[in-house]
Amino acid sequence: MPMDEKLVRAAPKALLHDHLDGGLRPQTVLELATEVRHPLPADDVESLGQWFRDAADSGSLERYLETFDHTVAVMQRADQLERVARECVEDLAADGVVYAEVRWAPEQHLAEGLTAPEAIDAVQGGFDRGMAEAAENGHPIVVRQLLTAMRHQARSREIAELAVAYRDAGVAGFDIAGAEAGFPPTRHLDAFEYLQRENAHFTIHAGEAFGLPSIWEAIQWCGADRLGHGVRIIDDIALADPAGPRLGRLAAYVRDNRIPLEMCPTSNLQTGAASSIADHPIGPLTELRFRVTVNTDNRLMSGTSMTREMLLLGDAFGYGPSDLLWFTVNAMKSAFLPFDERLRIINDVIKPGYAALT
Ligand SMILES: O=c1[nH]cnc2c1ncn2[C@@H]1O[C@H](CO)[C@@H](O)[C@H]1O
Ligand SMILES: [Zn+2]
Repeated sequence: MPMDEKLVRAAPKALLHDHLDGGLRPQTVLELATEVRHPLPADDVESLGQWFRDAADSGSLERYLETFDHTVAVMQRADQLERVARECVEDLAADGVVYAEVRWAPEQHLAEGLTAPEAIDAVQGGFDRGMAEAAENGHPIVVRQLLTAMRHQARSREIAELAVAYRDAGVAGFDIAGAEAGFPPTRHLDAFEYLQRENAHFTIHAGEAFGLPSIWEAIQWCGADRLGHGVRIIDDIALADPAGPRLGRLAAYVRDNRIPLEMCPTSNLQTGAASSIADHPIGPLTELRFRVTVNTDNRLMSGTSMTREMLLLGDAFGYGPSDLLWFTVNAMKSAFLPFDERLRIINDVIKPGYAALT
């Protein structure tokens, strides 16, 4: 059954990989920047949205990341963080997302004097308000924070400690992000070992701009629960083998252990990690039954949404509602939420939601 936009939007969706500072509304960037006199590369909503999409469409992760200067600049005060967080929840709920983990790097939001705990509280305040409003509007959604440490900096242990301190106050886990080449995850081994000793959850951006060694380190040295992107795992699979696809040891380990892949198709086209949706490794990885999940990464820079990502995949690979349900249940099974809460969302929200569609 082909999928149209209305159906995909109405279908309950779960999102594990979305950056708070990559999902602002262009209008909000404009308003906040005017207020603090931050110079922007465009001065109306339309051209600013276009600028973000074009500038991020560079084929290089490093250049893609430069666009965040303009969003991070307007997220330095508690009221700004709270607004951006609340609007994020509103936008996700309107897109039919019922569960989301939204990540951001506290260390990037302290330039105007906020402490990291104040920044975390501000984001949580926005999420709480957003969730309450969404429930009132008949679109209930559960949103959790993931705290990110920047891989080129040296604050990962401190951020990991904050993730543990706030684990019962809205923070579900930890992540590292930023330019991948030259900054292997083992640079932050201390943070990951600490999290493991604390029985805490973490994901690592790996196998996006850099290949298999980064995925191998993330899993076998650092103990990542999930992989941010992980697209390059395809390099360990001989797809053209006459006897059928043949998995190398690392790919087999990832599949055997059901390690979740947080795939972000449009973002990967922009950073050059894949050349087209039809050529994106998500196709064969789904066919080989890896634990694939579909994500937005940065809704502003990619001009995207969960609905749009699912529709693009539907067009490229012929996926229908049953595939959408499979991606969604995969994401819920991989969420950093307690098991009973995951089960409740799958059984009480997702399954009935899909049953009502068809
Ligand atoms: O796809 C990505 N790969 C690596 N780093 C990223 C990606 N998207 C965003 N960020 C980085 O994560 C920070 C915290 O949210 C952002 O400021 C950006 O620098
Ligand atoms: Zn990301």
